[in-house]
Amino acid sequence: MSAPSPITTVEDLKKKVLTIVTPAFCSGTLPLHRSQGGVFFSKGESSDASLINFADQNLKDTDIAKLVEASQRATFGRGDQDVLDESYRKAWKMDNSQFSPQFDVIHCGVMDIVQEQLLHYEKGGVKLDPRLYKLNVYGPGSFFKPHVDTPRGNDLFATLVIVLPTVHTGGSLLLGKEGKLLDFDSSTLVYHPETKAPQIAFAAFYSDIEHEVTPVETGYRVTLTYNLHLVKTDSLVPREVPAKPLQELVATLMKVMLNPEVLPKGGALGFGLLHKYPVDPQRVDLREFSGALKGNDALVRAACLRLDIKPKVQVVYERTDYNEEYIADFIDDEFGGDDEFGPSLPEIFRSYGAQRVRDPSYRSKSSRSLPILWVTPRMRMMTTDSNFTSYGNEYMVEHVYGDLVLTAELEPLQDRVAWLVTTFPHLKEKYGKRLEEMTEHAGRDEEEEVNEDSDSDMSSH
Ligand SMILES: O=C(O)CCC(=O)C(=O)O
Ligand SMILES: [Fe+2]
Repeated sequence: MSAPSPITTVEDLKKKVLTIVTPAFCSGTLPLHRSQGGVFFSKGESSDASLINFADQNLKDTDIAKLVEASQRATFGRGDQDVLDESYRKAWKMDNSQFSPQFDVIHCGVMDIVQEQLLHYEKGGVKLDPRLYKLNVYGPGSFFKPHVDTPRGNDLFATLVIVLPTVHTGGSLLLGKEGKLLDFDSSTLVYHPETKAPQIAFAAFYSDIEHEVTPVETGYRVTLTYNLHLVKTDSLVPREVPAKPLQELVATLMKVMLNPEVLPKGGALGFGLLHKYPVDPQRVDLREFSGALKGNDALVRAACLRLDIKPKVQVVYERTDYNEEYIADFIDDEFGGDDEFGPSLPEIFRSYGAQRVRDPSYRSKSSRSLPILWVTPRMRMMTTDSNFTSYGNEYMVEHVYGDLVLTAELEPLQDRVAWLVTTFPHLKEKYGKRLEEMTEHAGRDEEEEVNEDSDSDMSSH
C-alpha cells in the first residue's frame, strides 16, 4: 500500500499539542470609582466597622497600618497542616467574615475578560463564579514563596487577585516557575499612567499554576483574592472561539487518523492532561467532568469533538505489583489497594466497568481491555495524602489535585477513513484511493486475535 506523503505521526501530534499555547492566565487594569473603593473591616470580635477607601488619592501608610492592626499573620498549608512560617509566607490576612469590599467583582467587567480567557475553548454552559476568599496585606519585607492554591471542592478552577491601589514598590506576582509565564508588577499598574487616578490591577490564573509574590520593598501592597468556581449556566452565549489554533490541531489530528500505522485495528489515543484538576479522592464521576478543562486540555478536547472521536476524561490506575494499568471513568477510594479479605483489585475495577490498558501492538478482541497510544504522557493519579506533600495557601484534607487523562476513540482504519472522506469531501481526492485499496484488502489480513475474556488475571485470585 503506498502511503501518502508526508505522513503525520503521533509524535507530530504531540509536538503540536505541546507547542500551541492557550493562555493559562490573564491580567489587566480597571478604573476604580470612589463608590467602589471602600473596604469595611472590623477588628477581632468587635462589631464596630472601620472604612478605608482605596480610591482616595491621599491614602497614607498610616491608614493602611490600621488595616494591618486588624489583620492576622498569614498561615499557609504545608503537607497536612496549616502553619505559620515566616520564611515561607510573610504577610497579613483577613478572612472574609472580617471585611467587606464595596468593589463589585461581578458587574465591574473583570469576569467577562477572565471568562473569555480562561474558558477559551469551553463553549457556553459553564461560567466562573467568583467567591471572595481573603484580603492580604504585604508590608516592607512581606512575600509569599512559590505555591499552588489549595484545591477546595471539585469545581475550583482559577484564582483571581485584585490589587488595590496603594503606593508601593516590589511585590510582583510571578506566575509559572520563576515567573516564566508572567511577571505581574502591579505596583506600576495601580495608578493611571497619565491621569495618575487610582485604579485596580487584576490577574487571574488556573489554580494549579505555581505562583509567588516577591518581597515588597516600600509601602503596602493590598490584595483581594477570589476563588473562581466553575458552575453550570443556562445562558448559552456562544463564545468567540479563536479559530486558528483549533483548526491547526484538527488538521494534525485528522492526518494522524489517516496514518495507516496508527491503531489500524482501532483503539484510543491517550492524552495525559497538562493541567491538574482538584478531585475528591473518595469519589468522582468523571463523566460529569465535561466542560471543565483548562487551556490546551480544553483545546485538545475541542479538536477531538470536531472529529467526532468521543473525547472522555478518565483516570489511569497503576497496579505496580502486577505491572498492570486500568482506566476508569470513576475515581473511587476502593481503588486504593488490595484488601486481604475483600474482593481483589481486578474484581473491583471490573465492577466499575474499568478497562485494562493494553499496548496497541497487542491485539485483543476483549472489550475489557483498551489499546491506548499515548500522545502526551499520562501522569500518575495521586490518591493518598502520604505521597502528596504540597505547599498550598491553606491546608484542606478532602481534595487533592489528580492527574487525569483524556482518551479519544479511534475506529479501525478503514472505518475512520471512510467517515473522514465522507465528512470532509476535500479528502476524497487524496484518500479515496487508499480507501478502495483497503476495502479490497479487507478480510485478507485478519490475524489471530487473543480472546481475553478468559484471562486468568481478570478473574479473582
Ligand atoms: O496576594 C497575591 O498577590 C497572591 C496571594 C496568593 O497567592 C494566595 O493568597 O494564595
Ligand atoms: Fe496563591
